[in-house]
Amino acid sequence: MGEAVLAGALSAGWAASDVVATVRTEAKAQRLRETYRVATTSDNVAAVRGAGLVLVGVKPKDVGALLDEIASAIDPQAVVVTVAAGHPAAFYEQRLPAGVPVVRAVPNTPAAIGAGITAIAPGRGATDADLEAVEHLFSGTGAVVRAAEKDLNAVSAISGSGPAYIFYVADALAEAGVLLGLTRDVARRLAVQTLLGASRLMDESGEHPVLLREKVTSPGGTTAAALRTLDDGGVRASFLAAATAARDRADELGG
Ligand SMILES: NC(=O)C1=CN([C@@H]2O[C@H](COP(=O)(O)OP(=O)(O)OC[C@H]3O[C@@H](n4cnc5c(N)ncnc54)[C@H](O)[C@@H]3O)[C@@H](O)[C@H]2O)C=CC1
Ligand SMILES: O=C(O)[C@@H]1CCC=N1
Repeated sequence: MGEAVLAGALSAGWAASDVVATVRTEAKAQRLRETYRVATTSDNVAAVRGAGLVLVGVKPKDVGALLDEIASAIDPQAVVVTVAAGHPAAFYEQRLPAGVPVVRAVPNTPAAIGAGITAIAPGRGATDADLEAVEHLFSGTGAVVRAAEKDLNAVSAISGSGPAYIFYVADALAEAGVLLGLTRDVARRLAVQTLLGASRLMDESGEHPVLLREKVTSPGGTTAAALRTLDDGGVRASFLAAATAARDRADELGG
C-alpha cells in the first residue's frame, strides 16, 4: 500500500528528491530507487528526522513499535499520516510528541493505477491545512473524501477491502465460465471486461445500480433466473455479513 501511495504522490507532482522511503531489504531498496528515483534507507529514525510529512504504512501489529522507534526524531511541525487499519488517531497521539498532528487515511489498492479512493479523517490536533496536505498526497492515487474518524473502520470494510471482494467475484464468474465449457482464458477475459464495463457504466451514467440491474433483467429471462439463484444462495446477506466482519476485525486490530 505504501508503494501505491508513493507512486500516486509522485504523479501528483511531489518531487522524488523530496521523498525518503524506508525499507527492510536491499532488494526492495534497489527496486524503489530504480522505479521511482527516490532515496531509500533502512533507518526509520534518519528518514523521519526533518521530514514535513511522515507516512506510516506498516501492519497494525507493527505500528506501536515503529512509533516508539521514531517518536523522538519527529519534527513537532510534521504531519503524521497513517494507512494502518484499526488504530485510532489517539493511539498515535499518545506515542508521539505532544501536538504532532495525526491524519488517518483509508486508501485501496487501485491507488496503484490512480483509480483508488481514499477516505481521510483528522486526529485531535490536525488542522484544515494538514488535511489539505494529505489530500494532495493522495490526489494522484484517485479520489479523496473526508470522513469522520468514527466511520473509518466501516470505510475500510467497504472500499479498503472492497477490491478483494470484486476480485473474488471476478474469479467466481470466470470459474463459472469454465464450468460451462469456456476456456480459462476466454472466461477470465469475459469476467474482467464485464466488471470493468459495468463499473464504467455505473460511473458514467450516474444511474442507480438497481436501475442498471433492471435494464439487464428481461422479464421471464435468463438474468432473472440467475439473480433468483444468487438470492437463494444468500449472496446479498453474505455481503452484509462480510462487511460487518471486516469492520469488526478493524475494531479488534485497533484494540
Ligand atoms: N493492502 C490494502 O489494500 C490496504 C492496506 N492498508 C493498511 O496498509 C498497511 C500495510 O498493508 P500492506 O501494504 O497490505 O502490507 P505489506 O506487508 O505489504 O506492507 C508493509 C510493509 O512494511 C514493511 N515494514 C514492516 N515493518 C517495518 C519497519 N519497522 N520499518 C520499515 N518498514 C517496515 C514491510 O517490509 C512491508 O513492505 C496495513 O497497516 C494495512 O492495514 C490500508 C488500506 C488498504
Ligand atoms: O486486509 C486488511 O487488513 C487491509 C485493510 C483494508 C484492506 N486491507
